[in-house]
Amino acid sequence: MSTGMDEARAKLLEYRASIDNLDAALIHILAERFRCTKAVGALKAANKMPAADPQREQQQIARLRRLADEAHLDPDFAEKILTFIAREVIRHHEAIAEERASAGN
Ligand SMILES: C=C(O[C@@H]1C=C(C(=O)O)C=C[C@H]1O)C(=O)O
Repeated sequence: MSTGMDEARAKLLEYRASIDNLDAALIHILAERFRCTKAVGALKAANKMPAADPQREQQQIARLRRLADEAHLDPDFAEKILTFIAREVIRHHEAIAEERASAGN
Protein backbone atom coordinates (compact mmCIF):
# COMPACT_ATOMS: atom_id res chain seq x y z
CA MET A 1 0.00 0.00 0.00
CA SER A 2 2.74 2.44 0.90
CA THR A 3 5.07 1.09 -1.84
CA GLY A 4 3.89 3.67 -4.35
CA MET A 5 4.57 6.47 -1.87
CA ASP A 6 7.96 4.96 -0.91
CA GLU A 7 8.94 4.84 -4.57
CA ALA A 8 7.76 8.40 -5.09
CA ARG A 9 9.81 9.57 -2.07
CA ALA A 10 12.90 7.70 -3.32
CA LYS A 11 12.47 9.27 -6.78
CA LEU A 12 12.03 12.72 -5.22
CA LEU A 13 15.29 12.30 -3.27
CA GLU A 14 17.04 11.18 -6.45
CA TYR A 15 15.81 14.25 -8.39
CA ARG A 16 16.76 16.51 -5.48
CA ALA A 17 20.31 15.11 -5.41
CA SER A 18 20.63 16.09 -9.09
CA ILE A 19 19.08 19.51 -8.41
CA ASP A 20 21.62 20.09 -5.62
CA ASN A 21 24.51 19.13 -7.93
CA LEU A 22 23.16 21.41 -10.66
CA ASP A 23 22.72 24.31 -8.21
CA ALA A 24 26.34 23.86 -7.10
CA ALA A 25 27.45 23.91 -10.74
CA LEU A 26 25.46 27.11 -11.34
CA ILE A 27 27.16 28.80 -8.39
CA HIS A 28 30.61 27.79 -9.63
CA ILE A 29 29.79 28.91 -13.18
CA LEU A 30 28.51 32.27 -11.90
CA ALA A 31 31.60 32.71 -9.70
CA GLU A 32 33.86 32.15 -12.74
CA ARG A 33 31.77 34.51 -14.86
CA PHE A 34 31.99 37.26 -12.23
CA ARG A 35 35.74 36.66 -11.80
CA CYS A 36 36.06 37.28 -15.54
CA THR A 37 33.72 40.29 -15.68
CA LYS A 38 35.54 41.91 -12.74
CA ALA A 39 38.75 41.70 -14.79
CA VAL A 40 36.83 43.32 -17.67
CA GLY A 41 35.71 46.04 -15.23
CA ALA A 42 39.31 46.76 -14.21
CA LEU A 43 40.40 46.86 -17.88
CA LYS A 44 37.56 49.25 -18.76
CA ALA A 45 38.25 51.52 -15.77
CA ALA A 46 41.99 51.66 -16.55
CA ASN A 47 41.19 52.67 -20.12
CA LYS A 48 38.25 54.98 -19.34
CA MET A 49 35.82 52.78 -21.27
CA PRO A 50 32.09 52.87 -20.42
CA ALA A 51 30.83 50.31 -17.88
CA ALA A 52 27.90 49.21 -20.04
CA ASP A 53 27.91 48.06 -23.65
CA PRO A 54 24.25 47.82 -24.76
CA GLN A 55 25.18 46.70 -28.28
CA ARG A 56 27.15 43.73 -26.93
CA GLU A 57 24.24 42.89 -24.62
CA GLN A 58 21.80 42.89 -27.55
CA GLN A 59 24.07 40.43 -29.39
CA GLN A 60 24.29 38.21 -26.28
CA ILE A 61 20.51 38.31 -25.80
CA ALA A 62 19.87 37.31 -29.43
CA ARG A 63 22.37 34.45 -29.13
CA LEU A 64 21.07 33.20 -25.78
CA ARG A 65 17.45 33.39 -26.94
CA ARG A 66 18.42 31.19 -29.90
CA LEU A 67 20.29 28.72 -27.66
CA ALA A 68 17.42 28.65 -25.16
CA ASP A 69 14.93 27.90 -27.90
CA GLU A 70 17.06 25.00 -29.15
CA ALA A 71 17.38 23.69 -25.58
CA HIS A 72 13.61 23.95 -24.94
CA LEU A 73 14.10 26.68 -22.35
CA ASP A 74 11.83 29.74 -22.42
CA PRO A 75 13.78 32.44 -24.37
CA ASP A 76 12.11 35.21 -22.32
CA PHE A 77 13.46 33.57 -19.17
CA ALA A 78 16.96 33.31 -20.71
CA GLU A 79 16.83 37.01 -21.60
CA LYS A 80 15.69 37.96 -18.08
CA ILE A 81 18.56 36.00 -16.51
CA LEU A 82 21.19 37.55 -18.82
CA THR A 83 19.79 41.05 -18.23
CA PHE A 84 19.72 40.51 -14.45
CA ILE A 85 23.33 39.29 -14.40
CA ALA A 86 24.56 42.05 -16.73
CA ARG A 87 22.96 44.74 -14.49
CA GLU A 88 24.94 43.37 -11.54
CA VAL A 89 28.13 43.26 -13.66
CA ILE A 90 27.63 46.90 -14.71
CA ARG A 91 27.13 47.87 -11.05
CA HIS A 92 30.50 46.21 -10.28
CA HIS A 93 32.13 48.03 -13.22
CA GLU A 94 30.84 51.38 -12.02
CA ALA A 95 32.12 50.65 -8.50
CA ILE A 96 35.57 49.68 -9.85
CA ALA A 97 35.70 52.91 -11.93
CA GLU A 98 34.63 55.03 -8.93
CA GLU A 99 37.26 53.40 -6.69
CA ARG A 100 39.91 54.10 -9.30
CA ALA A 101 38.76 57.71 -9.73
CA SER A 102 38.72 58.37 -5.98
CA ALA A 103 42.23 56.85 -5.68
CA GLY A 104 43.29 59.46 -8.25
CA ASN A 105 44.10 57.01 -11.05
C1 LIG B 1 31.28 42.27 -19.38
C2 LIG B 1 31.05 43.39 -20.07
O1 LIG B 1 30.39 44.50 -19.52
C3 LIG B 1 28.96 44.62 -19.44
C4 LIG B 1 28.36 43.36 -18.96
C5 LIG B 1 28.08 42.36 -19.86
C6 LIG B 1 27.88 40.94 -19.40
O2 LIG B 1 27.70 40.72 -18.19
O3 LIG B 1 27.96 40.04 -20.26
C7 LIG B 1 28.00 42.65 -21.23
C8 LIG B 1 28.18 43.92 -21.70
C9 LIG B 1 28.43 45.07 -20.79
O4 LIG B 1 27.24 45.84 -20.65
C10 LIG B 1 31.53 43.56 -21.46
O5 LIG B 1 31.52 44.69 -21.98
O6 LIG B 1 31.95 42.55 -22.06
